[in-house]
Amino acid sequence: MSAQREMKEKNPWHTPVTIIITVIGVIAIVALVTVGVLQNKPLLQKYKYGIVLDAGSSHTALYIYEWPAEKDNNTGRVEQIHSCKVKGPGISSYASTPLKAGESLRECMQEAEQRVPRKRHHETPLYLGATAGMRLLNMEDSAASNKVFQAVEEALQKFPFAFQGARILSGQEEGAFGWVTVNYLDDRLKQGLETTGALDLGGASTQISFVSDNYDGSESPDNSVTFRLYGNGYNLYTHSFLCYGKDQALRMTLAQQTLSGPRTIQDPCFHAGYNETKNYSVLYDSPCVSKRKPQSAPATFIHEGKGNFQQCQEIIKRVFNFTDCKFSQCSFNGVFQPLLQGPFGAFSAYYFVMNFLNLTDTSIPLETVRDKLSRYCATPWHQVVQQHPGVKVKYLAEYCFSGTYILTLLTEGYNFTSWSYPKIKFIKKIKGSDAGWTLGYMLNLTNMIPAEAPDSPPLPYTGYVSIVTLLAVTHKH
Ligand SMILES: Nc1ncnc2c1ncn2[C@@H]1O[C@H](COP(=O)(O)OP(=O)(O)O)[C@@H](O)[C@H]1O
Ligand SMILES: [Ca+2]
Repeated sequence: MSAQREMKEKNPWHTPVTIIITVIGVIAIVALVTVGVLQNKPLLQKYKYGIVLDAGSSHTALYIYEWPAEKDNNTGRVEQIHSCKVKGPGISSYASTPLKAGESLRECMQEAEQRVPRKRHHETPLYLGATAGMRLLNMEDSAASNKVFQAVEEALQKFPFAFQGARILSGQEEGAFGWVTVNYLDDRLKQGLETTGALDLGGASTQISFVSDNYDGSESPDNSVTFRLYGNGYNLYTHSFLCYGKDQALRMTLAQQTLSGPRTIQDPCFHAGYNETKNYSVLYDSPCVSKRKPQSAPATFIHEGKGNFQQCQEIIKRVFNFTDCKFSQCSFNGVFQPLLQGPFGAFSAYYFVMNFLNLTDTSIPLETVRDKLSRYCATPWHQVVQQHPGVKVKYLAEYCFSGTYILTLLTEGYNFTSWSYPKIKFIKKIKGSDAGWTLGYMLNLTNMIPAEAPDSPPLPYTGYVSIVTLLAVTHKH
């Protein structure tokens, strides 16, 4: 007993000095943890942002992307949080009033200012990429296209974001970034899974991009893009057909029917009862058709529909050239295409049109799809208008043509068969983000997809704090 008491009396815990040291120690730990948290200030501002404007031939759309600030290099973490459709036509339509192209973007840009937290504005990259509409304007009148870009850049610089410039994407870039977007959102890149091909249908051009195992890119270097992403190498086949977007394809199909400059044409791709007076000069005002303008034509022609799918498909086929091919195999117009492979995602106008026609389900046999479209095309125009009161008449008039064009492009152009057609999925969004080139473009320009696989996942926030605490405690003892 006495020995025990002696020990208790000598216990150093009971001296005032050790109490003070302990108190100081505790304060030191608290201070260390606080400093640790405060020095990781970005952790409190959890997200970063990026903005891309897609200046398409028919319209411009703005997309805002968001990702966790600490995980820039992690796949599948960038998400679209907002999109805004710019009112009015695409920027290439403002060739004669360039300032208005800039002004048209203001409303969506103001929305972006509201959506991105103010503290992040100055570090948020802002890109504008223009596609086939501006490619065509640039071919036709490069001075006008430069003025449009100048006006658009001046307008965008007025906003507080980190503006990174406005430019025309090449067809390869448009195709390749669409493919990156689809595969990034599907989480296929990081995991090294089989990739999905991308089919993009615009108004003025259309893109096809896919990986074909038995193709190394050597037969047609213009059509190949190589990537190293997360430690995996990809050899992508891609091609963009200028003038084969659905609006320009319609022009080419109409041009073909008006070569002799007639007063009236009976168009199988439009519904019976459809009857509109159109301007020859407007129809031929595009590099896709300008060379074919009839020598002597009246100012206008009457565009009448007769609603015949078979005949429509016949005249659409004539805008494709299937004869000249200097490669082992071609899609059309002498363009090389390797053997189709893998699943495909078809987006943009592919989706809008097939969704309107209730034909997004590709498990429906191709023959049945043709029958359904044939019946739709045969529906009289007044009935079509009655059945779809909410749909824009311009779009409504063109769905028979557009649907027929899509089937012709896929089967005759790219060589999809009844066997491979079910491998196509008509999609608008993947996990909340729109399918299209914009996300892939931003991921590339911000270096957000590393060439090599990341070594190990970064420590989560709570893990970091507990390690700081642990270090502080062990240090004291
Ligand atoms: N609801 C819709 N129904 C039918 N077509 C649509 C709809 N919304 C957009 N589109 C069409 O989608 C196409 C989009 O092309 P766009 O991206 O502007 O051109 P490009 O990619 O060739 O520069 C246009 O043909 C446009 O008319
Ligand atoms: Ca587009």
